[in-house]
Amino acid sequence: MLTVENVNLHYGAAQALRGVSINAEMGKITCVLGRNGVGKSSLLRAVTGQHAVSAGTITFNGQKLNGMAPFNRARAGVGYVPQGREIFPLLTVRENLETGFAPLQRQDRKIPEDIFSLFPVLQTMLSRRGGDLSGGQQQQLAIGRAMVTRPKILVLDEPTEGIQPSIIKDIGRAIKYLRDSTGMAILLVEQYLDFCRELADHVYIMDRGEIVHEGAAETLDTAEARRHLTV
Ligand SMILES: Nc1ncnc2c1ncn2[C@@H]1O[C@H](COP(=O)(O)OP(=O)(O)OP(=O)(O)O)[C@@H](O)[C@H]1O
Repeated sequence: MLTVENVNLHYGAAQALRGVSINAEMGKITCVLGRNGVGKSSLLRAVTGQHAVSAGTITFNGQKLNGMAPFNRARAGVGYVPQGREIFPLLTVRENLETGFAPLQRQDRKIPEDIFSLFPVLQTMLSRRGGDLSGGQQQQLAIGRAMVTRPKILVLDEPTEGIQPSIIKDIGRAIKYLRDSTGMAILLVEQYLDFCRELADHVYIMDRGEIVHEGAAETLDTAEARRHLTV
């Protein structure tokens, strides 16, 4: 389980996270909902080590992550699908996937076949450059690249952003498959309430750097969620 406890995060004098506490259980999909600028990406940066926290603790399966470099968090099993996907545009699809080999031992440096069962388009486009893919295909590639690292927790930053509905469905199916087939924990942040409600086991709502609501997905108070999601 990932445990985030009382985390504060600052950009200079500006505080982006205020005493944030969440859990993401193994074998479950945990979704943090919130509108633009409330601190969702900052929370994921704290988890993945892209930005240091100013207070609080983050542990994964008993191992303290605070102070660990992002590379070592990847080794500890934290897979990251960043906002905007961050595909290498001049590398091929295969090369983009192979960048996920970095935290692995030599004998584990293989591309898992289930990436291509989940996202067949990646197989047909293995020799194409990342920059030639559509936004939705790049999102699939970014998830595939994170899967290459054999994560124990997959952290996704707004996987539906700017993506057409048919591919959003494929991505939702892939995320559920990963939960069910591997038992990994999945933590995703989103603005898209319906996607979150359909997919998540547990939901948190964030507003202005704080968690303001939490509950099981099936008991989520939709009106309350919408209130926090509209400006
Ligand atoms: N590098 C940075 N330097 C200064 N302030 C930042 C930086 N990154 C984010 N912020 C500020 O921190 C707050 C939280 O931003 P964050 O990106 O975490 O929000 P978000 O909920 O992920 O929004 P979005 O959906 O737009 O990504 C915002 O007020 C933002 O302007």
